[in-house]
Amino acid sequence: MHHFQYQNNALYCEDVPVADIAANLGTPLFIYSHATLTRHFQAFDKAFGDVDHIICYSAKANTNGAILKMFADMGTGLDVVSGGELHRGLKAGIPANKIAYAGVGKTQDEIDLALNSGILMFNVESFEELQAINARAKALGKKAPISLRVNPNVDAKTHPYISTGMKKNKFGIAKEAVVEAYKAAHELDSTEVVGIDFHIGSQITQVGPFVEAMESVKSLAAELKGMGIGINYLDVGGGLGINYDDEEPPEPDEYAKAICKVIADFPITVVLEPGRAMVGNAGIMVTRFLYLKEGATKNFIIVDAGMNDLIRPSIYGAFHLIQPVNKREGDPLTGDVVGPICESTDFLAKDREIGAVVPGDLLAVMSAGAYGFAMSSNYNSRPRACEVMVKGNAFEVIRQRENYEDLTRGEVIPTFL
Ligand SMILES: Cc1ncc(COP(=O)(O)O)c(C=O)c1O
Ligand SMILES: N[C@@H](CCCC[NH3+])C(=O)O
Repeated sequence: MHHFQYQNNALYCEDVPVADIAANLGTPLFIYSHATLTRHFQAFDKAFGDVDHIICYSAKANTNGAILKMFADMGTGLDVVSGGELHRGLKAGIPANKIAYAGVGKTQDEIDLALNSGILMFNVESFEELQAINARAKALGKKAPISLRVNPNVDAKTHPYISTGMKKNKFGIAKEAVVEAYKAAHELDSTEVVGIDFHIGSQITQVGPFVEAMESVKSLAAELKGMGIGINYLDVGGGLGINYDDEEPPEPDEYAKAICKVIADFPITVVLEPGRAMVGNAGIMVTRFLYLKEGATKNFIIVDAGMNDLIRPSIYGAFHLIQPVNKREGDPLTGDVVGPICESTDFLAKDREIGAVVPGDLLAVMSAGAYGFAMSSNYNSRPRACEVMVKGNAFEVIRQRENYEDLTRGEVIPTFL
């Protein structure tokens, strides 16, 4: 059951016509379905129902406080990569002891915040970071719970820019070096080894790479056990892909089965960090078709959302289905769907047929719930879009559209000027 669907040629989110929301709040606009978000959480939770598990939703995919609060109410933890995400998570009511903290460049202030909050674990990405965390824990009179992020050198078979588990990537500790790092961690007096972690990439559409990574960390866990280093948590990262176009990613069930099979004889709590799979298809971006510019070689379908609102097509060549919010009769239009930003990389689609549309029509950019608003910016001094949650026949603004005053907030003219 899809919560974005057409009824009499009008696109609905749950029971609300998308056009009604846009008429009220303007464009560009992000709309999320409460029912889809709930369903995605439940699918993961049920899929891993037979093993001890914690779903640490990956905040980076969508950090809106209302979404974090929804997940907190459902009992999720959080995967964070910055002090800012940690702050947002705590503010939304995620219990600190369900928060895992990854990232290669944790600063002293961030480490202190995490230690003082009492997080579940630091996912440590280098030997140097391990020393830094130990030093801060010692200074604060605490013991830092840590797991080491292993770089298993597995090809996630995804876009190279979002692949993280290969030797050439900056992430994690090479598997050849990780036993030494565990030994060091075990001997440090202000860290406590609690887990193993990996995250091999994002938008992964087959189970093979996950299984390969699992096999590798499982043998590591066994080796560590033999050395008297116990592991409570196995953090399998995120990365499960979604359907944008014609991909057929595994369902959470199939993913869970593949992962759990590897650890069937290994009593351990599985930590999951899904981001995209939780929110990606729970959101759309709505934009208005402003002008049709008939260029020398192609049409430019100029819309009021740009790469500052949704950057994925520009930086990964990512595909997002674009369709009319209200379907009309007529010949379909083909062209580049472009925004108002002064960059040639400012496009939402290239040479795309988007149905019968005329200037003034609304377009829905599908699957925009993950890495949409979260990666948006004020480039070209464009206020950031509004975000809305739909539940049944009701909708509510969960982040107001920025205004021009917001753009200069915090700016100061130095007194010496
Ligand atoms: C450490 C870590 N965990 C989880 C995620 C979430 O990934 P995804 O949105 O692909 O599930 C990411 C992003 O790729 C990540 O870097
Ligand atoms: N931001 C990327 C995914 C990277 C995930 C973060 N490690 C995307 O939009 O697909």
